Amino acid sequence: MGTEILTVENVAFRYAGTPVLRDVSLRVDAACTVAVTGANGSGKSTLLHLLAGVEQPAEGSVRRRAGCRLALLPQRTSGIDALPLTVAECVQIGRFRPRRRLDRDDRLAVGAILERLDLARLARRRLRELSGGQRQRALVAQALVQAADVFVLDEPTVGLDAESRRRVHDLLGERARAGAAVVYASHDTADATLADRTLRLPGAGDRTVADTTPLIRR
Ligand SMILES: Nc1ncnc2c1ncn2[C@@H]1O[C@H](COP(=O)(O)OP(=O)(O)OP(=O)(O)O)[C@@H](O)[C@H]1O
Repeated sequence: MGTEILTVENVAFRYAGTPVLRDVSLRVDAACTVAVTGANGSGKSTLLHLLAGVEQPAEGSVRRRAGCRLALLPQRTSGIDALPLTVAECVQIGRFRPRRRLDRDDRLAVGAILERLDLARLARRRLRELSGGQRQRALVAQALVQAADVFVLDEPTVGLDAESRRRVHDLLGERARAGAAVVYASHDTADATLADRTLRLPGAGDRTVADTTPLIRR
């Protein structure tokens, strides 16, 4: 059994009293990839927000290993377009540390991920001038360049072509093999089967929360 990084136990969540998640349990170990799947509105983004600490559960608990560094790629990222950032600057933000300049390791990490996601030739382009898929690759790069113990990624491959999806999944696998925990949301069955484990959230019309029990390993 691997090292536990994130543990979700019997979580319920409601938006203004409307239930979204009910009795969800999930354990995420180091060196493991987990796909969260389910229909539109089933609560995938909400669960990822709970994992990242952006939202708090109404019931149950979400625990992160002490000192764990978490990188989050949210689904809604339009705010960043208000800034006049280039692709390179967008990715450099992933290596930001207060009161420290980027060092050689940071620059190498940024250069490497730009290459891996076929962004090097776009490095000086403004983020808001890119195509949807190019922009998504830049935001995935910003998340994956981080020195994180756990990567929480909401629909990382949305809008990407087959080659770009393959590149992203190669990187997710590499981050896990290097010891990180990786959790990503996807509606795409092919995407989800690439993960070590899958958590399927039931749709709004379903009466029970399905398929969560096998994900708790004690
Ligand atoms: N800020 C919010 N306030 C109120 N309700 C919300 C809010 N965010 C999401 N919801 C509702 O919570 C439910 C779950 O939304 P969520 O975004 O977690 O689903 P999802 O599985 O990620 O959906 P999708 O596949 O469309 O991205 C939906 O019914 C949605 O309408």
